[in-house]
Amino acid sequence: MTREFLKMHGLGNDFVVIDARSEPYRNPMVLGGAEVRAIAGRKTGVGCDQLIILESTDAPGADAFMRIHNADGSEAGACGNASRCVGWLLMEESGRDRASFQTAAGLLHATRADNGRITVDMGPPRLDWSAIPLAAPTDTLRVESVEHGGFSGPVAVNMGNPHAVFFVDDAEAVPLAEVGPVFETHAAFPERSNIEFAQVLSPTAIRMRVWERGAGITQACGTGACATLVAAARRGLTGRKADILLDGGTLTIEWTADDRVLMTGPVALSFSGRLSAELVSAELVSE
Ligand SMILES: N[C@H](CCC[C@H](N)C(=O)O)C(=O)O
Repeated sequence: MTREFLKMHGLGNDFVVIDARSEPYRNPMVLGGAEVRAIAGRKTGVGCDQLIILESTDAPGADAFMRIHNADGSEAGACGNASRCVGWLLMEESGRDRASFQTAAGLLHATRADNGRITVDMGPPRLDWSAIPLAAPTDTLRVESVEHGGFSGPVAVNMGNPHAVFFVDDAEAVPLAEVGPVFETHAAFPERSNIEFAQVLSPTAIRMRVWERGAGITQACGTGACATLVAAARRGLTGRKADILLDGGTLTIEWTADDRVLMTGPVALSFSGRLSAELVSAELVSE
């Protein structure tokens, strides 16, 4: 059985999107994530940071359920860049200027912004240690127990998924490929964590690089940009609205007075295609 997909990205954070609303897609976790890893493979698969599966839902007000799998096969509760892509797809489909969809982290609302950009209300940040989650009661404004390679004391924020934001003087100088995996799997994070290194450029601009849980270095991370703004505002380093300058481009993040985090940025549809039966056959995915 073959399967259609769309290849999309948000600032180079790229996705394979499968619309399973009318034809359910076998749950990738049936194969322990091996099917996801096959699809995400940059050599023998389509290649992506995350696989996104749109499922039908009876959740009130939701046009779909968005399921998120990282390239390593793990499932995630939120994906900001993919949320903009899904919001755009649903709005293109309906002809409306807004769309709502359910995720593991709750109901998200997307609207059209200027210059073809999309805004998604990513909901409130979760700031308590148990909501990140962390392994022990800790002040999430500075998690002292997390240190390696001269970096320590990140701010922990959950945006539907866990983030640890380190503030540094020079983001370009961070040996991300070396320290990223160490922090992703640090014992302080029982569900692992996405890792951000942020350099505050001004009260309204932050340069940020990211090591994503389950995907490694990506060109951009929407929830990571949200977490970075919240962390900077909590530390008093910026206001509650700033541009986050990522490798792939800029996202505008606002933490509103009523505790919602709004993320605005571009979306892109690269191509469509069909997954071959071989790509997800037992032989290829068995490991
Ligand atoms: N790696 C993340 C999921 C994708 C997040 C990112 N692509 C975004 O745009 O928010 C996690 O395991 O929580």
